[in-house]
Amino acid sequence: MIELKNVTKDYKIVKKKPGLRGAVQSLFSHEYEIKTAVNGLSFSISEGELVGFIGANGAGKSTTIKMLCGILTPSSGEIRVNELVPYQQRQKNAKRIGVVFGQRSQLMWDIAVEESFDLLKHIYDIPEEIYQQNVKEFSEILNLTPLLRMPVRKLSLGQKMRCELAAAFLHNPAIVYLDEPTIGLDVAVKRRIRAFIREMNARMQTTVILTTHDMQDIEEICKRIIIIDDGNLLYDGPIASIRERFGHKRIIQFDIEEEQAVLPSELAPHVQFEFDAPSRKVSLTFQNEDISASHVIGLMLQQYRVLDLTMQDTDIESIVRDIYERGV
Ligand SMILES: Nc1ncnc2c1ncn2[C@@H]1O[C@H](COP(=O)(O)OP(=O)(O)OP(=O)(O)O)[C@@H](O)[C@H]1O
Repeated sequence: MIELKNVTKDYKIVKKKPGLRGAVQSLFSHEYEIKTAVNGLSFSISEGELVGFIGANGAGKSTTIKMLCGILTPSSGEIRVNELVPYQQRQKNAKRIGVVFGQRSQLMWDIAVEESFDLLKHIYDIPEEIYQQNVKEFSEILNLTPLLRMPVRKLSLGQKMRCELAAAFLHNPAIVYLDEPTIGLDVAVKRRIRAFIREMNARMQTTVILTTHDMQDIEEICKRIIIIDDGNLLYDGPIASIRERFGHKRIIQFDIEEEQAVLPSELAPHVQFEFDAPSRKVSLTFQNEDISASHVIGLMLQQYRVLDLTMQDTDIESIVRDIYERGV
């Protein structure tokens, strides 16, 4: 359904010289530098997959999505989406996809939401029956009924995003690209949006590519994640495996009776130590492969009167942060 083979995208940027004079010179300069935003990226996505497409700021996510939508042409490599080459068959491709891009809106600012929906019905040639059914069902799931008559400019961020999502799915697209669909929203709205995306996927087999910095979105919606860094593929696989492969960090917290605490010397090379005197909590952080949890606990029990202990595995968010910072 989506196939990228060795795709690279270079941006040609006018070389900037420092200072005001430099800025003016740059206006007439023909010196360029090349920024490789996507660097030999390959992956394929099948119908009905829910894929989290993530990476640090500037990793190349938007550039990749824009190439998949046909807005940008790759510098090299091959892209196929629904058997089409998106940048060559841009309009045909656009009819089969839905998009929610953070800053861009499909809805007209000054007219009522339902009028924008009606406009989309004509743009996408949505048969009346399907249109009516979708508006009704989406309104129920996303609680849109009170909003349909309101102009978009009067909607709150969460209300607007719910309408944007409905607009993106209105023509039953085969693929939907979502860029940060829950950013800045409260927990209840986030939950509703995530439920809607899952529901659409289950009902229509819609393929969803989700770009987000919110790991909760990823955990609740996606089964697979693709992580890119500096235009390169870092990880592509099931979300469940990322913890097995990279989640080696452990944190054990001990409640102790003593008012003072130091790290047992035997643990020093491998373990990061923190002590919060007022609560008498010792927190030890280490990598599984360096030392075993039972060894750490045994040594602490020898040295301190331990009242309680809790052990945490690292959450996906910390694992991903580590991957962004250190690579795989
Ligand atoms: N039109 C452009 N001209 C020149 N460089 C660009 C252009 N668009 C993006 N870039 C550069 O390409 C790289 C990738 O940018 P891109 O917007 O694809 O990243 P991103 O992963 O979507 O980041 P973010 O999470 O911040 O949205 C960045 O270094 C960015 O500065």
